[in-house]
Amino acid sequence: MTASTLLLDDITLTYPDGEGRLTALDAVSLTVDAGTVTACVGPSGSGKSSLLAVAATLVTPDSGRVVVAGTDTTGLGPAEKAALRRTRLGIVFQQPNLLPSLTAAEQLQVMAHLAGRRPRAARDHALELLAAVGLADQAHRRPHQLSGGQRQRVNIARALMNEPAVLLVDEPTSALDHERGAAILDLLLSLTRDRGTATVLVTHDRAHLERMDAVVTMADGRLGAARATAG
Ligand SMILES: Nc1ncnc2c1ncn2[C@@H]1O[C@H](COP(=O)(O)OP(=O)(O)OP(=O)(O)O)[C@@H](O)[C@H]1O
Repeated sequence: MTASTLLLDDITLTYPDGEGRLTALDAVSLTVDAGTVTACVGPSGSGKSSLLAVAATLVTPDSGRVVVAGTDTTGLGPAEKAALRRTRLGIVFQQPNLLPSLTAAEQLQVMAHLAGRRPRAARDHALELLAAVGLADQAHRRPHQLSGGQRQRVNIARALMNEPAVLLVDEPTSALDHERGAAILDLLLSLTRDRGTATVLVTHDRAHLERMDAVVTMADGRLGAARATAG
């Protein structure tokens, strides 16, 4: 068994930059245990999105290892990584990217369909998850009939549809006011505890960080000042 559900081990990532290379992630190591939330904060351009993209196996680092739920992704090909993303990783992007013509329940059912699950079970699971994010009576609504906060809840529920081991969340509160942002963070904490995901939350927002299990700070591609907040 693995001690940590998400392990980033000595990750370096560079991008082409004129004639040289820009180091976006510089020897970054991070472990996140099941059922805990690690918040990653840092200024614009410090490497937070790069960290999430590497953890999501969407970007391959120059060096270092990404281990997701015990699977070392280093040698995996594109199809294997895509399969891992479908089954073990939940990704919540900043923009919900919901499909305009589908109801909230259908947004979730699509994920199950892509993973080859049976429609009836998928519908029940979608309704259960929508209830868990506080949208039990909004399941039939389409995105334009939902508020920004409700759309973000659908986005989170959708990421949980295939019961991921690792949940990666990018700036979930950026489009929301303080109160709604706090409610989304509460929701992410309770879902993480209930479903046992290893959750990484990238945010500019330093409010409410004291409730997270750990806080790490990115600066110029380096991860520093890790602070465990839970006993
Ligand atoms: N595809 C790319 N090609 C070249 N450089 C990139 C690319 N993506 C990001 N960068 C650079 O890498 C560095 C880290 O960017 P990244 O997007 O990870 O930062 P961030 O902390 O997420 O910023 P923000 O909070 O503004 O989203 C920045 O200097 C950025 O300009």
